[in-house]
Amino acid sequence: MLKLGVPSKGRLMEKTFEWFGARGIEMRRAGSEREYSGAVDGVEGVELVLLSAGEIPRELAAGRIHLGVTGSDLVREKLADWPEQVAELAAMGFGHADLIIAVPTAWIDVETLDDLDAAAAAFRAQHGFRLRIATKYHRLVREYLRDNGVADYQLVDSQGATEGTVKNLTAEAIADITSTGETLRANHLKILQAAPVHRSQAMLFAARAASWDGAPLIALEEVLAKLGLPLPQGFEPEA
Ligand SMILES: Nc1ncnc2c1ncn2[C@@H]1O[C@H](COP(=O)(O)OP(=O)(O)OP(=O)(O)O)[C@@H](O)[C@H]1O
Ligand SMILES: O=P(O)(O)OC[C@H]1O[C@H](OP(=O)(O)OP(=O)(O)O)[C@H](O)[C@@H]1O
Repeated sequence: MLKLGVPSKGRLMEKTFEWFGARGIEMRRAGSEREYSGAVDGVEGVELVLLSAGEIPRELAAGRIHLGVTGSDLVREKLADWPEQVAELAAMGFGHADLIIAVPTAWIDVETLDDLDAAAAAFRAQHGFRLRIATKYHRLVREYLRDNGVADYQLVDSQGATEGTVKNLTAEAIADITSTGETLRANHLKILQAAPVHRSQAMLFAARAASWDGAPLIALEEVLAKLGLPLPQGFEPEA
């Protein structure tokens, strides 16, 4: 069987079911709402595996699922060399969100990354420790700040409710996903005037490490035909 990993809850799950459904591939949960497996109608030989969106990158990298739907942000954050691990088959057009850096609205002289760098240096001189940026996107934020010449900061880990860390005095700034901006506004934070760290959306990925020989590859070809997509490079059957 070809194993297809999809998010197990929320909007991402619903939109994924709709997206495949609109293309002739119907997904349904097996048994109860709480059972994390499912069936697929419209193509042969595909098994549904419901997983946390955050775990799908790792499951793809390990080859435990053949295909997976998750945010492009999560794949880039969790897999250092992601293009070696997965192929991007399709951008799905939902789950849009920007990974951004935000500072307190009250910091009127901090608008750009250069301002942040200056504020970070001043912060360290004044407080004797580095300005703290709370995030769960350590890899992406570190690369972005390095590329943009911001040096005097430290990342502090925040796995949720990240916008609250500034009020709670565990960080001075944050890096998190935003779509409407409401959570930032409610927490008196403003986005720095700079390109986002990453523009994310839900994508369909294929695992390079999965075992594709035989039935899974035949199922993949059938899925791709329904989706109107070509076979990605590196997935051709062995001659
Ligand atoms: N407000 C938002 N609007 C749009 N997309 C969002 C928003 N928040 C998160 N996302 C996207 O949804 C995806 C899943 O995020 P989330 O952090 O909720 O997953 P998760 O924590 O792994 O889920 P789980 O709680 O099952 O572990 C990410 O790709 C993220 O970019
Ligand atoms: O710009 P907005 O529309 O306000 O959305 C942004 C919020 O959505 C996400 O949180 P989520 O609900 O996934 O919870 P978590 O980050 O606390 O896990 C994100 O982490 C922000 O907190």
